[in-house]
Amino acid sequence: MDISAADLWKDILERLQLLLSRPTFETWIKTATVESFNGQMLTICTPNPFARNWLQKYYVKTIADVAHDILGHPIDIQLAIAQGMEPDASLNLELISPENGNSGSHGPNLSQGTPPQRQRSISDLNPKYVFSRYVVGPNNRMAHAACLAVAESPGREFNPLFLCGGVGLGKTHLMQAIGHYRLENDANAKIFYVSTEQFTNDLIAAIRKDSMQAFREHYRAVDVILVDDIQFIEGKEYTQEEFFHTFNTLHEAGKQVVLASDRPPSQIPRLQERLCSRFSMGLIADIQPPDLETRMAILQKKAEYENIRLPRQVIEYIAASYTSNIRELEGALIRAVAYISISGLPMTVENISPVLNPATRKIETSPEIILDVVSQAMNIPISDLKGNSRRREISVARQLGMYLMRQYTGLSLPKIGEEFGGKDHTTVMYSCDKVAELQRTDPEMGALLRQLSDRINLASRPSDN
Ligand SMILES: Nc1ncnc2c1ncn2[C@@H]1O[C@H](COP(=O)(O)OP(=O)(O)OP(=O)(O)O)[C@@H](O)[C@H]1O
Repeated sequence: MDISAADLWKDILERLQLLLSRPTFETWIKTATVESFNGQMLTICTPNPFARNWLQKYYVKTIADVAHDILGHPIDIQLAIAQGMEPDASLNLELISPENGNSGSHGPNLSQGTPPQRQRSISDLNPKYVFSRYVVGPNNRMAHAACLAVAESPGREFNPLFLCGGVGLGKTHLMQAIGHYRLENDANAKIFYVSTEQFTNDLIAAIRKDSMQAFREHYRAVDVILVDDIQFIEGKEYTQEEFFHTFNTLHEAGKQVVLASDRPPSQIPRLQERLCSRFSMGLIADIQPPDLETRMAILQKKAEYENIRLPRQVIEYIAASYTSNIRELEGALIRAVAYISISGLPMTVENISPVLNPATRKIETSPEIILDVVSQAMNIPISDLKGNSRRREISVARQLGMYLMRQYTGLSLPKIGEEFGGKDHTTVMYSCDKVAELQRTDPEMGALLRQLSDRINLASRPSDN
């Protein structure tokens, strides 16, 4: 079928409007324009880099599906940024999403399998991971003080320094802050930040290329080595062997070793006893999840650095909603700022709540609203949701409905079962677990849930408590 870019885009918009919630459509889709279509590739222009990343991450698949439907064959979607829209300094935050759980900010790696050729320099450290941008609270005071002491006099007091704490709590940030500090004080300092995975890859490459000598020289010619995610060394016998020797050589030469892990050495399974005891012989500094005040201070600091003015209520709202992972906390801030910047709405709690995590949003909704939203969005009659059909699209919609009802209402499993035409509570439990699992593993499911949540938010009213 021959169709112009403009006509195709018009058809796509018409369908997306029905498929997506209004805020999603207005914010992310309507602000985009079509650039070209050559029969195989549709190029869409977004107003800024943030919108491009967002569309890419959450909606490009939906757009491609709709286009496929219209044209009868699959096409590629390319997202461009409108000319003259340089990255906005105030939005120049990394795209951190709760789904991917990783900002990719752990510093670049050597390309896989390439034997290490050069000494890492300051450019390998994330420029934002400095002490001045780290907020100190009761949860991380000791770890911060230990890192500062190590940065001031490496190889002395705490060697090795072993940082441990849950995901996204600032281990990499603190560890790299040591590197920055050393380089500021001694531009010739040899600082080496490496993930355990990279150490293993370098080792494998060295074995393959018969360049172990170069590998050892490389890893042992440092003043400070910062090794991230050391828990991944578990069970890797050969890596443990080699790391043991690297560690000993550096330690004996008075060089500083800093290790970071999500758990203490004694809890890393299949870690050689001799490594476990070496990891524990300096200081083990623990980082706990931050309290509300610290989370608010982190948001405040982040906003100041990015030149964003945030009302106190907004800071409080975001800080209260995200409690255990600072990467997620930052992700929420970024989503809120992006939404406000694109929608042109004032920065208020009411305006940002629809784009934050559905599980943490405080709204008052009802089983009827949820059934209605799922039915409309997925084009399945409510009677089918309540019925017993096992057709795939119906049972998926039913499972989603049960999951959302569990998320959004205080109903018990048996009560939710009743809302779905008298299903057993074990069926409801199974459905909720299945959707939760898919949400973690399947980006499409994540995007679908986000759209359904947007609609539920739109149809419900904010709760007073
Ligand atoms: N106390 C803090 N002050 C300011 N920013 C922080 C603080 N703690 C963490 N962050 C920020 O949170 C994000 C996640 O931190 P980081 O990557 O260092 O966590 P991590 O503990 O290494 O996580 P992982 O276990 O996934 O490797 C980073 O952007 C970091 O700058």
